[in-house]
Amino acid sequence: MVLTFTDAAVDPLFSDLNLTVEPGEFLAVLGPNGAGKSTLLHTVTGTRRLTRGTVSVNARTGFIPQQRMFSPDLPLRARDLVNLSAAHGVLRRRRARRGAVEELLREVGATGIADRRVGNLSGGQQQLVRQAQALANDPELLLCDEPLLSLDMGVQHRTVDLIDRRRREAGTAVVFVTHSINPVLRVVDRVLYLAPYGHVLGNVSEVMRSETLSELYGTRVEVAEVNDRLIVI
Ligand SMILES: Nc1ncnc2c1ncn2[C@@H]1O[C@H](COP(=O)(O)OP(=O)(O)OP(=O)(O)O)[C@@H](O)[C@H]1O
Repeated sequence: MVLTFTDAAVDPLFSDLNLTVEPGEFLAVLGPNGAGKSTLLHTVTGTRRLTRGTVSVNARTGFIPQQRMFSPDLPLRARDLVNLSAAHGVLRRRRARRGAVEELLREVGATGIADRRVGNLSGGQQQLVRQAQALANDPELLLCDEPLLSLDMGVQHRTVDLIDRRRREAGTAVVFVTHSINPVLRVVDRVLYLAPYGHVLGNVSEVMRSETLSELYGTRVEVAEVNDRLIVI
């Protein structure tokens, strides 16, 4: 296993969370605004504490944070930031492998913006730089906090393909916070749904059901399937 939560709780957001993520697994985390999806990821990175229980991480971890713009004054190009991540920060004499930065930027489709200052890039372009940074240390566990925000449909599709390929080829486990299941429906193994009246964990057909979500929201919720897409009403 790469990640295990045991009887984990962050009051008042979630409690009694028991979850093991295996190498190569794709777990989607869904739920309404403020349910605690980002908080869950932050307990893995160590920036938030659990109120109870334990979280155990046994993997090199990459993190694509929720959309946060770089300062327009940051005097760094896209390639500089990715280079710092590939060299594990600013430790003396650490250098990224030759060609590694180019490879990473090419992998995420950001070759054309390598020499631009990050603060001047568009929101979507900055998001691609974040992707390249997260992949730079060859993660065994990839935490993604709404990584599709600001990306157009084509780039969303390519991003999901990229992450899916990595977990298939390199066995990278993926915990993917998203507001909509649809962009990842074709790749997801399990869903963790966090909601006001508890959480549920299972495969898509177990979790994305009217009865299950109605219980979690404490009110009638309908899940409808339209043209292979799931719509929660
Ligand atoms: N460091 C913190 N300390 C205390 N409370 C926090 C902290 N960070 C976030 N919160 C609160 O915890 C709750 C859950 O926030 P979180 O960002 O985890 O939700 P989310 O499910 O990711 O929501 P969204 O879909 O809107 O991004 C919110 O009410 C938020 O204000």
